Amino acid sequence: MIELKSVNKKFGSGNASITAVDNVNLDIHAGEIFGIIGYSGAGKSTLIRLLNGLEQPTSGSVNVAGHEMATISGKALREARQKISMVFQHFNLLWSRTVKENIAFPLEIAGLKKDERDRRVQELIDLVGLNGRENAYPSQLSGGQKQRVGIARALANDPQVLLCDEATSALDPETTDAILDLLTSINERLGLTIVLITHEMHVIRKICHRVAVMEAGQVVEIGNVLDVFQSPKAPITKRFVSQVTEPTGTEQALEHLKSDHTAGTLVKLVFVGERTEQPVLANLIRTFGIDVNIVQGNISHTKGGAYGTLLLQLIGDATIVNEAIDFLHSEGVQTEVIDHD
Ligand SMILES: Nc1ncnc2c1ncn2[C@@H]1O[C@H](COP(=O)(O)OP(=O)(O)OP(=O)(O)O)[C@@H](O)[C@H]1O
Repeated sequence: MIELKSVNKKFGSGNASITAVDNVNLDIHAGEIFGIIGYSGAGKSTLIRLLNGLEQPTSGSVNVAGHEMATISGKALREARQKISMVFQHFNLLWSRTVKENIAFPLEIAGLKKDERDRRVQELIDLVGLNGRENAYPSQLSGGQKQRVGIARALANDPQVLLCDEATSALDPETTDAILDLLTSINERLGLTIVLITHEMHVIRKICHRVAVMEAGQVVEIGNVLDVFQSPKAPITKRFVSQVTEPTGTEQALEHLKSDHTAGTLVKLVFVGERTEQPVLANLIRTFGIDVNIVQGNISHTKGGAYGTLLLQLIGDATIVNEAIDFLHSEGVQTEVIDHD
């Protein structure tokens, strides 16, 4: 659905030039929710603007739904853009128009007759759950309701691709989750391809199938969300993953744990997907006869399944503890020794 080949985007020239997007290759499939995560300045906004033709690449090719965005202009670009819609962080609504009139706006531009427009607006209001708020003005709406209008307006002309630019960054956590649920249900019901950019791993974890991590204009890591959670490779990816998998202050907590749990061996287990750690732990205790204390644990749910970590204190004869750790490895549980007594 979307194919980027060796895409570069530079701003300015000579010594003052900035490479905002640096040799990016991406293949985004039809019907998937694809997340692009990075810190401020990583090049996410520039990349998304290349996807809807608001920026032209310095070199490389950007193909979206069969349109070569790097080379088209005028009428062809306007037509292509009707199939590539965008949802914005700050909603970008028309403040003098009601909910209904905001959603009708792109339909007016597309030249739909009034009765067709009214019918389509009603469908969209039902789809995004704004019934009863049709005649309200944006200033009378909550942030979540404003974003629902933004999403309805973006869907008005039946796009093939929906681009979301930090669509939930201005919302509180509960409203964020409600909007992410709405995007998931739209993806499932309409089969729409969604590309979203964010700096929050929570957003990636909750709704994306795959993720690309950007740093200094480059895609430094790409993969299925669950795989990336399970074994992040780039240091920046590890930082993003720890945003959601490790409770705040984990580093300090670990230091405390090391000094508090002087007896035994502290190990961190990582478990993924449907396989739960429970039978493995029960077996471990039964087979090796060692004491196992659960020190800390958490679990995250991604679109591809569950992912969790468990911190255990193993107490017993050192040789047997080592055998127990080997057993965990042999059972396919990722195990890391944090501290020995
Ligand atoms: N029009 C422009 N002219 C000059 N430099 C630009 C322009 N747009 C972006 N840049 C620069 O390109 C780099 C990438 O910016 P970009 O906005 O794409 O990053 P981002 O990851 O979206 O960050 P943010 O979330 O802060 O917008 C930055 O160094 C930025 O200053």
